[in-house]
Amino acid sequence: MRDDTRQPAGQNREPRPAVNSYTEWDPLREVVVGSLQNGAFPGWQESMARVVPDAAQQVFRERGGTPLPAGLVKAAEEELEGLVEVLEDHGVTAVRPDTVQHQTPFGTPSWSSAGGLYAGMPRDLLMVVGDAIIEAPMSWRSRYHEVDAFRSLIKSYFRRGARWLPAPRPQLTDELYRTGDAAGEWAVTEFEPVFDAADFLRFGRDLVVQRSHVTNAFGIDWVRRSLGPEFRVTVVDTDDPHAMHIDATMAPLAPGKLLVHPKRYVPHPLFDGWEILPAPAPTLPRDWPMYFCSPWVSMNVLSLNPETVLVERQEQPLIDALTAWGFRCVPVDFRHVYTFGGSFHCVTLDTVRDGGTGRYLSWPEDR
Ligand SMILES: NC(=[NH2+])NCCC[C@H](N)C(=O)O
Repeated sequence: MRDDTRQPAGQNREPRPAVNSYTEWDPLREVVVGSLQNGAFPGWQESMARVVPDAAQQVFRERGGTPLPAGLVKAAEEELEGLVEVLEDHGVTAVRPDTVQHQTPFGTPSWSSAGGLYAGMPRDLLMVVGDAIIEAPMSWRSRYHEVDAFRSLIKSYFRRGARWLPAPRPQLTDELYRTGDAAGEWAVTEFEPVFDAADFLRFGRDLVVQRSHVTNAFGIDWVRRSLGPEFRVTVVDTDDPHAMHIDATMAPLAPGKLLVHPKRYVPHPLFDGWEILPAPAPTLPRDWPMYFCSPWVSMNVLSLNPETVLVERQEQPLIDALTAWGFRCVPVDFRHVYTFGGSFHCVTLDTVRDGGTGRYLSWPEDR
């Protein structure tokens, strides 16, 4: 007799949770991919001088709130579309933010900004820890409304069971910023909690974070206490005078495998027993337009699973090094996206990966 209760493969599995992501490398199922539509040169603040490349600072001062160059945006948008296709070819669902206007000036009773920025880098703004989406209190005034483009997605994830944790709305008054050349000091004070989500990396029950010109100790404390005792948040030293976002300094690609920037990475005992691979130098031509970051976003790769990474097609030395290290590299054109401040890890937010709160880092009590 035929067995009519038999179901096609997969249908008797547990329903997939709306949001579930604990690491940077577990098998990827769903991801948000940013968009540069209607992006603007950000309104300028003196505290940005610590991180914005010298060549771009004058442009920002003069053109805050005006559209990003259309030709460069078009080339980058095509690459983002290409990324979406590659993800879908690998069985990963890609979702996009709403198209909103970033070129409109705005302000609060205490300050105003010539405009916003873009919805290009969800990694900077949002952090998924397990079943929770955290909205970061970003310290650049121009990024104050950046979350708006992602709110439909967040509400939809919330309705489907995710937890939604917006950090306290920052005031971003002058007390938050240290201006001038106070060498060795951070651009943000401890006036109130601020952080960018991209200063954190996730390793199961551990999160690793760097202090930076956009992330203060108060912000890190807020994350630590909001996540509670199930997670451990450890501040690691990095050697980057322009520190803003840890994901061009350290990139965990699999349990025990850490890709690092050859100079910025500072060894930490949590990585005892891990293999550390210093990334080869980027291949980007010196005259490539770079408004927000260094060419080291070459190492800002995205893991599809612990064996497979997306790498920029022209970063052959990196592709060779990762292949020799045992990874399968999927080449994707992405240099025009670099221009706007990041690569695959920056422009994405993985909302669903397999796996849970594993223990991957080297704690004495776990050894
Ligand atoms: N999530 C990001 N936007 N990361 C980009 C980090 C780039 C890094 N600050 C650099 O200039 O090399």
